[in-house]
Amino acid sequence: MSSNIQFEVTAPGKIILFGEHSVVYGKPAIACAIDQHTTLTFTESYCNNQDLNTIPCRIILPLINYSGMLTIHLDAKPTFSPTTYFQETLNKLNKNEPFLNELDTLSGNEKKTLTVLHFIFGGILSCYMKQLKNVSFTIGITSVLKLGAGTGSSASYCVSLVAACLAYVKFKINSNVEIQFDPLLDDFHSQSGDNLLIIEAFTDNISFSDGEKCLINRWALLAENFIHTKASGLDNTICTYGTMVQYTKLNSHKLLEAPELKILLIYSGIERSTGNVVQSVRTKYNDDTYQPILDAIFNSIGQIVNSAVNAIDQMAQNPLQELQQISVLQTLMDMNQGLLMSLGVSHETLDAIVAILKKFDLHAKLTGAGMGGYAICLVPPNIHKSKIQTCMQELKIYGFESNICTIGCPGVRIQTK
Ligand SMILES: Nc1ncnc2c1ncn2[C@@H]1O[C@H](COP(=O)(O)OP(=O)(O)O)[C@@H](O)[C@H]1O
Ligand SMILES: C[C@@](O)(CCOP(=O)(O)O)CC(=O)O
Repeated sequence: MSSNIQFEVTAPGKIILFGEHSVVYGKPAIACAIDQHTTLTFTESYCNNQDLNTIPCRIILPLINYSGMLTIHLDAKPTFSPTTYFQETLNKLNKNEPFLNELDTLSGNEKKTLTVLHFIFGGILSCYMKQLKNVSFTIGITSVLKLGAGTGSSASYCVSLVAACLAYVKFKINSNVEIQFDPLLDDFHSQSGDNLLIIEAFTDNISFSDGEKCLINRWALLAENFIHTKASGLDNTICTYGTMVQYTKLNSHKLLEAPELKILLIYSGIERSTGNVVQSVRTKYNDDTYQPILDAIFNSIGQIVNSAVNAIDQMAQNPLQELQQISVLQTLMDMNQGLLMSLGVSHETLDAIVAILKKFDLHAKLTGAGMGGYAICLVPPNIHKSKIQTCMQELKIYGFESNICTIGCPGVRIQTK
């Protein structure tokens, strides 16, 4: 067995600076990529599999204690549609119908996580390669991101898988051949551009074009919908594009020109499921008694996001105003946390973290779905090192781990070994 294509993909995690939950209801949010990543290692091997429609894969996912074989099944229908494929896979998963031998024997989270992987590799390869003979893959995925804590581990996982699969296609196709597909055949692709999207072979420049990033983002959103009941698309967008993004559901995204900022990430120690928290807000929203109140809260959070975008723009245009604008962002953080508390998505430990930071004149809020997970705190550039260290020690005394990260980092990237 000789090894052939081999590469590594990294996708950042993210924090939501402002606007979680209200983004699900159509309001804007601001998210930033952080310097903590998911790393996927892809290795192609030749094997004796003559079947054009299946690819044996070794999958290693240490974070969920999974290591095993998974056969990727290609679906070479000429009119293959990702949205139909998604719906069919979702129905089988939800109804617990027999699906694939290796997946059927798995339970709960493992099954979902591996179904996502199969969905992405099966779907993308069915679209762009159709058939593959005598190859097998080894896919290993590790991450420094904690799972289920609000730093976008699932989006980072989905984006790295889609990017790896697309990268494989780009390595595999002959250098002078461009693969074109007809959007008229496929509602999914017709959304990704008004014309044909061309996937070009990798040559010297091992990176993704804007059209390919758009494609990565769309596939990752479909995949995210297996993990979260109804993802807004914010997480996969920031993990794909990186930097700082102002995002509105169904209304694309705008990259913000952000100064380099540091935040303190504080882990509450409480695990939660994004899907469940989003559902708890939805249940309240569906109750006529609360709906107008929730609408007002979402509108206010939308205003907070607009003011924050303004402060960030001012900072980018006039660095001398940085401290003044950071102070505005800190006030907006307090306001956003108050509104998230009133939605019922904070947690007593998150409230305790916010109170500890307040003793050091620092301002914090939960990030992501809430009810546990992480809190974030802006670290002003002029803060004395010893003050932030004392604050981190105090958090530790109360049992909260914290670390400083840089926000506004690049999005998904690929590296050859
Ligand atoms: N490195 C990884 N290895 C395996 N599964 C992962 C990995 N990262 C994320 N996942 C998947 O994403 C799920 C976590 O998603 P979620 O609860 O939404 O957390 P987050 O808020 O970090 O996105 C995990 O249960 C698993 O299914
Ligand atoms: C609550 C929400 O706004 C953010 C969830 O973020 P996370 O999955 O906790 O990282 C949901 C969403 O945007 O899909």
